[in-house]
Amino acid sequence: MDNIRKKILDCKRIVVKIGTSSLMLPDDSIDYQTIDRMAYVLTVLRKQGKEIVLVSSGAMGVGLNLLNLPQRPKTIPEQQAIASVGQSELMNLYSRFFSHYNQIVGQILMTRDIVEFPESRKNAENAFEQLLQMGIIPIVNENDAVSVEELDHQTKFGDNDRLSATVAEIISADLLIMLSDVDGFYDKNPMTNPDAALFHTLHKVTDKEMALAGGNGSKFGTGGMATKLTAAKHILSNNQQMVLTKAVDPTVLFEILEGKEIGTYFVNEDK
Ligand SMILES: Nc1ncnc2c1ncn2[C@@H]1O[C@H](COP(=O)(O)OP(=O)(O)O)[C@@H](O)[C@H]1O
Ligand SMILES: N[C@@H](CCC(=O)OP(=O)(O)O)C(=O)O
Repeated sequence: MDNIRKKILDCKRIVVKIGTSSLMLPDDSIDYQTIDRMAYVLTVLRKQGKEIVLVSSGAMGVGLNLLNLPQRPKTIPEQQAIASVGQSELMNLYSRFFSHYNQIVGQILMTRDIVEFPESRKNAENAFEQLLQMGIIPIVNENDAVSVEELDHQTKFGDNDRLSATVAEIISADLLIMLSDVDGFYDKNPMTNPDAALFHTLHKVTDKEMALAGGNGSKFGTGGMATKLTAAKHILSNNQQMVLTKAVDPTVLFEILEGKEIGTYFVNEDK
């Protein structure tokens, strides 16, 4: 095992984030196999005594699929409606797949108000704590049906990379695992540069790293690499840790938690 990853072995409270690109197939249909494997792996981890929170994107992608729409519509109300349809179907899928493994899940939909108002934040914290105490896996997304950019009041997180770092902060998670369609952070976009080199460990995220991050590779996602790095920066500033890797086979979570050198590990340098 990589010595630097020893700290991962003790992680108990873990936030896992999965992006749209990992939940949808190239033909824009839903990737049921990934959802099923995620349900299996997260249930096993929970039964091993870990406390698991899943931050899942996909409301928009699943909604577009269900409504047979080829692309995201332009108006905000239309997007709200699609997310509303997609979110309930997404939760329906998770509930069904997790139930095959006898695992109960709960839904938490967040807006930025939850972090901006201390009382709301405390209420969210209580909900997470109670669910985890009851052995339930909370599944989190942004409340896309109501959180919209407004003029003088921001209710929107905008992307789930940032949301997952916020959730990790609120619940004082030991580790954030971000699952994407790329197996880590490279010195250039590996989808367009076959000679790109993977960073195995990063102790800081500065403008230099941010400049190496390109936009998103998927059709319905919003993040791209830049939002993952911003989330990593947030995690490091709270002295937390994060691993970024590929979702293609969710059993990778077992290997990450065994301390294997997978993906990019963001961790503060031991002083
Ligand atoms: N330096 C980089 N290293 C790795 N991936 C990068 C980099 N720059 C841009 N990317 C792109 O970021 C994409 C991941 O972002 P995104 O598609 O939004 O994922 P998700 O849906 O999981 O949030 C990759 O598919 C890749 O094309
Ligand atoms: N809340 C949105 C996800 C937004 C988002 O950040 O997507 P992604 O870049 O795929 O993680 C949805 O569920 O469609």
